[in-house]
Amino acid sequence: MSEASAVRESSPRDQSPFVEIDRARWSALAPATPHPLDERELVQLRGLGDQLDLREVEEVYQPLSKLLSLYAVGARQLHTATRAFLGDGRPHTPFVIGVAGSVAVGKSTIARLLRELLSRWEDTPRVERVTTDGFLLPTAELSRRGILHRKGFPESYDRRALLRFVSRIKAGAEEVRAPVYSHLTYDRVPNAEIIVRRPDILIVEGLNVLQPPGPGASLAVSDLFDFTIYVDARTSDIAQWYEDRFLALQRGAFTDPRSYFHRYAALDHDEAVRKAREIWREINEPNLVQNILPTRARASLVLRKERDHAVSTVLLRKI
Ligand SMILES: Nc1ncnc2c1ncn2[C@@H]1O[C@H](COP(=O)(O)OP(=O)(O)O)[C@@H](O)[C@H]1O
Ligand SMILES: CC(C)(COP(=O)(O)O)[C@@H](O)C(=O)NCCC(=O)O
Repeated sequence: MSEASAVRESSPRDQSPFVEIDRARWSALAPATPHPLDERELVQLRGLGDQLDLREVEEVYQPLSKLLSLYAVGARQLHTATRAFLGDGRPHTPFVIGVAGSVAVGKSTIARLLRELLSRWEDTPRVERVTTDGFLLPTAELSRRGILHRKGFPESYDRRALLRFVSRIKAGAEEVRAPVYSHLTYDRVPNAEIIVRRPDILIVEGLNVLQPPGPGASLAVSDLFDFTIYVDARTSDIAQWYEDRFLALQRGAFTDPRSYFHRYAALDHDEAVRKAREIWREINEPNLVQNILPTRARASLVLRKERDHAVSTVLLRKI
């Protein structure tokens, strides 16, 4: 194997669609992607994820943002060549990246970080991020359908509206609107929307973005993405992260009387741990096992995290 290569050579018997790049080899790419962040900006990024390790940013996410930027620029060049060939005058559409994985695996942290990093590469300055929670059916509708306890499962989303949203982005619409979800009220925010105006890159983050088409549908959002990332970790580690985050929220956001979970604010430590484990066991773990994990092999890239959130392996689809 060549010293310069980050990629493990596949054996002739290797049937995997992915090349596997271990942490040491991946982080060896970092010096070749000098970060466009200064020290102060790098420290500010820490605000994005409570304990986000700056070494992790430099060694893992910086090279990843460069790779994504390469794909986005490559797609744009392909579009330009195709346009010249067809004599089509329309401009290229945003490069759309999907970020999938379990509740509490770190999707939001990674998506926010990638947004910051990608926007600093000169070819992709305009990067927007949307989360699919805005497309959850309103709480009243979930109750009416008797599926309030299945929040986050594929059927709890307005999948048609999400598909329409991404379709319009990929059709090159000037302005596309998405609904907004509040974790405080645990419901869609009335009269609020996000407006997306033809960014260079759009990151769409959500539990189910890699799902194949549902019953009776011929297309899913995953068919419209240009690149997809699956954030992967051991289920027992994710359960622990969920519990830790629940306890942090219990001491913070749940104390707000407007919070849907305000009733949990008064629980003592042991009761809160029991509650977090119950929600994990009854909602989020079954959703991970039944719906989310089976979509992992559909991703363009898989980030495998260890207990301390450090990425140990990157799997990249062979090209
Ligand atoms: N790379 C990371 N380093 C350290 N902590 C992280 C990292 N990614 C996520 N976390 C923590 O793990 C928890 C879950 O992350 P979050 O991004 O909220 O997950 P999701 O959006 O998948 O539900 C949060 O408490 C977050 O601060
Ligand atoms: C809002 C979510 C469904 C995540 O939505 P996403 O943005 O991934 O579409 C999830 O964070 C959630 O609230 N799940 C319900 C069970 C729980 O409270 O953990």
